[in-house]
Amino acid sequence: MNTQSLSTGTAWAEAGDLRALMSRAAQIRDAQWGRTITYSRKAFVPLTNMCRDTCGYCTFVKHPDSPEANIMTPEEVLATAQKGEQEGCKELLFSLGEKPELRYAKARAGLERLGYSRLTDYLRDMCELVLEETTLLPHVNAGTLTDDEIDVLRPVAASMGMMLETVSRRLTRRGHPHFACPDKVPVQRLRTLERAGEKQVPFTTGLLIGIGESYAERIEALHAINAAHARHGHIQEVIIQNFQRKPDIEMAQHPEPTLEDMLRTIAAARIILSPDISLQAPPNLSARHIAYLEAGINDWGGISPVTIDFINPQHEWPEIRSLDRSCTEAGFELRERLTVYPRYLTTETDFINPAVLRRAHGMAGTNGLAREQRHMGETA
Ligand SMILES: O=c1nc2n(C[C@H](O)[C@H](O)[C@H](O)CO)c3cc(O)ccc3cc-2c(=O)[nH]1
Ligand SMILES: C[C@H]1O[C@@H](n2cnc3c(N)ncnc32)[C@H](O)[C@@H]1O
Ligand code: MET
Ligand code: SF4
Repeated sequence: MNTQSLSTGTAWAEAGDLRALMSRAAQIRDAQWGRTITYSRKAFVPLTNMCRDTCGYCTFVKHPDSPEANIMTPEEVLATAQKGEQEGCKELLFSLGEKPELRYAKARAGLERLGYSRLTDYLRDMCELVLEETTLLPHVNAGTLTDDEIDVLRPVAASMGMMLETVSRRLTRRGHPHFACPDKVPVQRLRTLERAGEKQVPFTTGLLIGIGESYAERIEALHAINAAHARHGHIQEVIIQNFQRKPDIEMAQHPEPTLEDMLRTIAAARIILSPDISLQAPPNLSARHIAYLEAGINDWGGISPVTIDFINPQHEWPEIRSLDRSCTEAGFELRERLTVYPRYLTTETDFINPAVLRRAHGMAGTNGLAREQRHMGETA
């Protein structure tokens, strides 16, 4: 079977020989990305855990009446950013709940105390604060965004992201994880993906695996991402993330996806997606993550020496040194990257604003990233 026929049907990916699929995917990865596996040294800022959505898999979200509901103050944001800076981080990841002010009076009151009526405006100013007071590059993961919200954030964010999660409308029905989650309606997610492309924002997206979607729906989602990238060229990376079961979520009884499920989906993603899209899977959500390398990933995403994974807090980051060792043992070289990928770091496209570009180039020049960033720029 050639690549063309591999990427059109779905039966091959669901039932075909897993080893053959993985080896085809690894070949594509090797040709485009070589044997270098990247990660971004980041600090994580959960700006607020209040959210108008209530995804069945999420432990991050807290109801405004909960004592744990929170909006971080500028001082707290800065303290985390400075700690990250001291530990050599180059990315500041903002990950947060979506539009809580549209649903909860307490969220509105909390924002008002900080001097804002809209969370996105506060997020914008916190990105600016990080740019002004530290050397870090902000990456914004704030879910669905309107045209206006992208315009507001674009000048202060090096890159942005939003997991597509799934294209399954079935999962928005009662009894399913996206029931009554306005920001998880697939058409809204797809619109954000499209808008980010129209506005030329280097963008991260991905699939959440094992929340009740079918294999065919995963393939459909990968094709949708790839089609948006074909129109706009903005998808810098796709994350294949495995659902984690926790006792305190609606999906406490839902099975986690198996390793084989992950390997099959990662390999299918590598075969379907344009080779220049980086393929990422997290190292902290499976003890057997090294196996992902054989299925075609080239990136581990953000790893933090200073903050926990607030979305999956029970899963510790691997030590960068021990991840380095296991990559080497598997025949790969671990390298640090910036939040924004090399091919967007040029004035020849409209992808990045000059202030962020200067800072990114400064980083590449001062910390030994320059050679591989340039090298990756050539091959990407
Ligand atoms: O620590 C995490 N980082 C997450 N990240 C961060 C990501 O690993 C890096 O920030 C990007 O690779 C940019 O360097 C996300 C970023 C997005 O744009 C969209 C979704 C995610 C999801 C996670 C996540 O669950 N945990
Ligand atoms: C930031 C991203 O974190 C992912 N996310 C949210 N909850 C979980 C979970 N229980 N397991 C794995 N990933 C999760 C979603 O895909 C979201 O978009
Ligand atoms: N709320 C956003 C989303 O689901 C980002 C963080 S999820 C914990 O996409
Ligand atoms: S996954 Fe994101 S959108 Fe869903 S409830 Fe959690 S914070 Fe809100």
